[in-house]
Amino acid sequence: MDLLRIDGSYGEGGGQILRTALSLAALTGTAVRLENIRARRRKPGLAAQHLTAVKAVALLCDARIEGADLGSQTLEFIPCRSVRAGDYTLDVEEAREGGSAGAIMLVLQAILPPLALAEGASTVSLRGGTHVPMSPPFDYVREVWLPTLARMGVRAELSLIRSGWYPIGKGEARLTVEGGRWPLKALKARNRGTLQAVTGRALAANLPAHIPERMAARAQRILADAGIVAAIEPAVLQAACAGAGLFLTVRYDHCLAGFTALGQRGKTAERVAEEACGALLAHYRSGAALEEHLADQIVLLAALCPEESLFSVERISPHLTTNAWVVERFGLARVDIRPADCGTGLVRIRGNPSGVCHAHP
Ligand SMILES: Nc1ncnc2c1ncn2[C@@H]1O[C@H](COP(=O)(O)OP(=O)(O)OP(=O)(O)O)[C@@H](O)[C@H]1O
Repeated sequence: MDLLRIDGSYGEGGGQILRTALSLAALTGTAVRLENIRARRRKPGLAAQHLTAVKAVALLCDARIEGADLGSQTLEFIPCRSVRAGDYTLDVEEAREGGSAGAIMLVLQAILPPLALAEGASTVSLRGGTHVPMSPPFDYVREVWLPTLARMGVRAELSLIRSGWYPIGKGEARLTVEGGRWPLKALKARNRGTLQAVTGRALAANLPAHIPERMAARAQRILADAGIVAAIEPAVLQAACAGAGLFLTVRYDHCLAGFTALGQRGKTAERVAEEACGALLAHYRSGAALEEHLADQIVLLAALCPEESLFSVERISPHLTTNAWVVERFGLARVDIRPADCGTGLVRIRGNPSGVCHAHP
């Protein structure tokens, strides 16, 4: 059998190459062989979060898998049927004995595109880290990523049962997906329009209430000095271990943008606020529509649209160019990424989703 070979050391060389390839393999019924998985990471190969994503996507399409072990740098993934909607429970702790704060929002990103297009409704219970470094936090997925996908036709809702922070995790989120959303609509956000609102949550788990209150107060002051009114809610949550962070959402006429900073021991609440607001203001001043994270996380969905998507982005990141390369390897889209004014970029994605398959055996 011919397997599509994907080199996991390409470009960014991280876990996203794997997740995008898994989603697209399930959506198109393509058998894939991934090599050099996460070759550019300090500890290459499959970590708990990635292994959970492999097994989850395999469940959706009854895939035969080889190399699905912690640390594995090679994986063969052979879908045996079209994606099946249903009720699923996924727990990153099952991938690693002794627990893991693996990012369940990244696992969610691998399974949502196939479930959104599959016939029928699904519910997914996900357990692990919900607000952990180097990944989209729950707030970002609920406030920015899913509403952007909703504009493209995806119908999904996400709720937080319990937050999970680094290093213990043990959070839980529940996803419901409507399914049958074919064809998707293209994303048009060359210009973002005017700023409508800035909202946010300042969260602390198992920590005193003054921490989120100080994060919220400092953030509101910084944004007010820049002429931006923000409504930021402080809240204290219970979790398996302590954690804190500030999660900001900006609504423009034609797009959404999200900015995060997480707390850590020795970092003041005010520093957390300065970090998140610094990122927000850098994007605001760039004039671009999408921030860098949303851009790389939208490429896969845009590749599934029969019409052309077009958006400006604050910065052309290695995650963006690498994800573009993966969808092109599947022959699903032509992605044109061009530098534009003052370090921003313009992205054009011409989807060719004829390969998306609902009918393989
Ligand atoms: N603060 C953030 N807000 C939103 N998205 C984020 C944030 N930080 C990281 N991301 C997203 O998380 C993803 C991380 O992908 P990456 O390829 O780095 O893989 P990974 O599986 O996290 O693991 P690794 O980097 O260890 O391989 C990217 O899509 C990136 O845009």
